[in-house]
Amino acid sequence: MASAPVVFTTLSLLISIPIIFFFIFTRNKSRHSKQLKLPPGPPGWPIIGNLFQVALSNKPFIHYVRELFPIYGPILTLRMGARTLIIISSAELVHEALIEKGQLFASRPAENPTRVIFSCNKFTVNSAIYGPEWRSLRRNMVSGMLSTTRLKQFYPNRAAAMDRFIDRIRSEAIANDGAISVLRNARYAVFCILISMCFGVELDEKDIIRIDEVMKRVLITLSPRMDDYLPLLRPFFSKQRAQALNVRKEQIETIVPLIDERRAILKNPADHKSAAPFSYLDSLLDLRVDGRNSAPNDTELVTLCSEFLNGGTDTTATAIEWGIARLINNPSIQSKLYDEIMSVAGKDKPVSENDIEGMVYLQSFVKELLRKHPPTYFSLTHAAVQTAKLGGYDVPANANLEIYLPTISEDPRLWKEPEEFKPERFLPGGGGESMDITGVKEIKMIPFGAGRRICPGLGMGTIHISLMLARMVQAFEWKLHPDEPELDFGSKLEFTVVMNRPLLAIVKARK
Ligand code: HEM
Repeated sequence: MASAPVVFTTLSLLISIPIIFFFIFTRNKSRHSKQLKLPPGPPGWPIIGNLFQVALSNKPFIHYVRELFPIYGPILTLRMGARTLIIISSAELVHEALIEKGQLFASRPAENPTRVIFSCNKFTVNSAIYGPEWRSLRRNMVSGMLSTTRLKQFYPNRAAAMDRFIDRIRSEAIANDGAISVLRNARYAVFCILISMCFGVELDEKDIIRIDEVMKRVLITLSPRMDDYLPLLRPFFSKQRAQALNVRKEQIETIVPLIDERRAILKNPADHKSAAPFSYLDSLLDLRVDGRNSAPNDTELVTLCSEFLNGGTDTTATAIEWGIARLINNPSIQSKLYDEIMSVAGKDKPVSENDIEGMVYLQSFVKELLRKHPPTYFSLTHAAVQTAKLGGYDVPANANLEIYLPTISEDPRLWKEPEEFKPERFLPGGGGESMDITGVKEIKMIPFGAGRRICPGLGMGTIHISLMLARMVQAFEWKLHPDEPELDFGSKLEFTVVMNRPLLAIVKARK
């Protein structure tokens, strides 16, 4: 049993902490609100802000937020404990933030302690604050692996990975009366390609699945927790912190052997004829980052390689799942795509990346896919480099600027019949043919973000989606599995925006 002094101390702490925080909060609030004009938003409580409203609404965060736009307009504030979220949802505001005032809003906010561990204190392209370190890392990622030249050089490996992907679907279909889990297969195929691009080695299935499982555990560990919003609660989350450290250890122990293997290959390339001639990791080994004296150490390499693997896996695989669902739902679109494949590549030669460049219907289909089903609801969180004006309101430097993507690509002011899935809108004469997916000319849909922090994997992601879909349709006819109820185009968040019900398809090999 606890002694009286302990009970007394605990009681007085319980009573005094909220009082102290109430005074700090009201002092801070009055000081800040005198100076800053924040966007409107639902009234919150002292200290916790809107945190409990969101939690008690029993709705996914995204649904809660969506219902606020009609009430507060396209720019609003939510206070989640210690964090202030400013959420924007219109093309005009995104253009102002990411293009007109691109430099001002190009940074990233402070991270919670778990993220700091996994990002090696913001030493990644996606988390680095806007400045020389970010510029060096990003420039290297693009020139090291994502530039058009580099992508072309890696084509033979990608084509071989596509052959394995199609073979895998074929054998799974034979073993299961034609049934195929689309997301699982697409995810595995993309992950294999990214592993070989990242480390320049081909691994067997067992190792790939092991690495993938560790990566998934990392993503789960990075999901937000209550103490990220209320640091006051950190002492109650020591078990989760210990678990996070264990996952980090596991991640390091899994990736460092791959880094060592690559080092050995580079020392004696003649002994490793099957290894790729270059990899993303090669570009990192001796990287000189502005403002640092030494090349990245092993734990930093683990972080940078993991970013490469994570950035392109779920985003691309999700798009494939939605794409196949749309083809199943609309057999005439599937036929048009198949006809184009036949006329450009034919039946016997696998569709190549060169073929894709001439396939206008496929390109229109992929654009419509990314318009209707952007793989993420929100862009990565932005932050202002200093307190800045947006839409006539103030955005404090320490606030999270969240950019909600679907309302832009569903905006009836920008799109005719936005709710319809119509690849034709991107064909010549369809009205959307001049759409600029980078958002520089105008913001109409930005599945890859826009401005300085736009996704550097835009080119590679688009190639992977196009090539995989083309190869899948060239080899098989896709239908919904007869045991499945009707297709449900509802979505939910699982790292990316996936289908409410994982797509189970049935394939028939084309003759
Ligand atoms: C369909 C595929 C993909 C989609 C839809 C997608 C989407 C996005 C989005 C919305 C952002 C945030 C942009 C912003 O902050 O404004 C982003 C950033 C990023 N993406 Fe992608 N992405 C895809 C594929 C990839 C691939 C293949 C890679 C690399 C292997 C990659 C690496 C990154 C990185 C490093 C960033 C951070 C950029 C920065 O902060 O400067 N992504 N992506």
